[in-house]
Amino acid sequence: MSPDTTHHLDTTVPLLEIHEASVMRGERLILDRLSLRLAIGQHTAILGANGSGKSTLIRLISRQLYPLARRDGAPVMRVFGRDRWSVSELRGLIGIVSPAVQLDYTSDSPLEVFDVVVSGFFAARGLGLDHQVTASMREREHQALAQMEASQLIGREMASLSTGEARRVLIARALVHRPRALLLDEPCAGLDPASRRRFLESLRQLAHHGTTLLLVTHHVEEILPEIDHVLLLHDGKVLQEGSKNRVLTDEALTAAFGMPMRLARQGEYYAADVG
Ligand SMILES: Nc1ncnc2c1ncn2[C@@H]1O[C@H](COP(=O)(O)OP(=O)(O)OP(=O)(O)O)[C@@H](O)[C@H]1O
Repeated sequence: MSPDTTHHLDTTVPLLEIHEASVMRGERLILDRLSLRLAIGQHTAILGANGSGKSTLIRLISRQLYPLARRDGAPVMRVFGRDRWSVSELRGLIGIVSPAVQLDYTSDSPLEVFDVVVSGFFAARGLGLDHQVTASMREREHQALAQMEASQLIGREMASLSTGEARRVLIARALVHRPRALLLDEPCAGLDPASRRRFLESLRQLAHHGTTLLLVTHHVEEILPEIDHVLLLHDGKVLQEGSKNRVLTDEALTAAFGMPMRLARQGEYYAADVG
């Protein structure tokens, strides 16, 4: 995206505002009048069981799916108060990293880490002959990789990386734009408990340095101390929303996951068990 676009952002309005979004997939209503308001710096977790509509919500935000038009004609989604953005402008404002993106980068054709990250500037999967990489792009890329503690991976092929390493690289790719927000879908999928904690600590650093985090997950364990706002999604609807101390209870998790759940505090984090 061009620097001009971010220049004219109205940062007094919410970074993301979804107002009564209903989304159909096939014949089914998958999101049912879902509303969400995300202010700058309001780190948020969207927690829900399999099939609750999380991926559909992400696809709505990334404009891969469209909501039903509202009767009153009002826009369903606004980013910084505006409803009309090109997909590439949006990508520069809200970086998205999901398992689907990761699969795309780690399977088949060989791609080298540095090329993958810098290609973020061109919204391309890798570098092409027509991509002019400038010195400032390279500098920004080094910063983004350092932010994700992934500088040592330069030179490696994506397909050779562990799940956690590849995810760090893809977040660095999203960070080259200095997005205002990062939307992370199942950020810890495939990570062992120690890698998960190290990875979450890197995300905490991003949160401290001005990136608003929106985490979409099944796991309360991934709710970082910096995240205070939690939205529980159930069957395409918001079951509860508010500060985590209020929303995260045995009763609410039991309702969200459809099975008795017990919640425990673990220092600044949470854990949950069935039973
Ligand atoms: N193309 C489709 N046609 C019909 N139903 C669909 C389609 N895609 C998804 N669904 C249904 O929509 C519901 C929500 O799916 P979605 O993938 O958004 O959930 P999710 O919360 O991301 O689940 P998971 O955690 O398992 O990835 C599910 O019941 C799913 O079967």
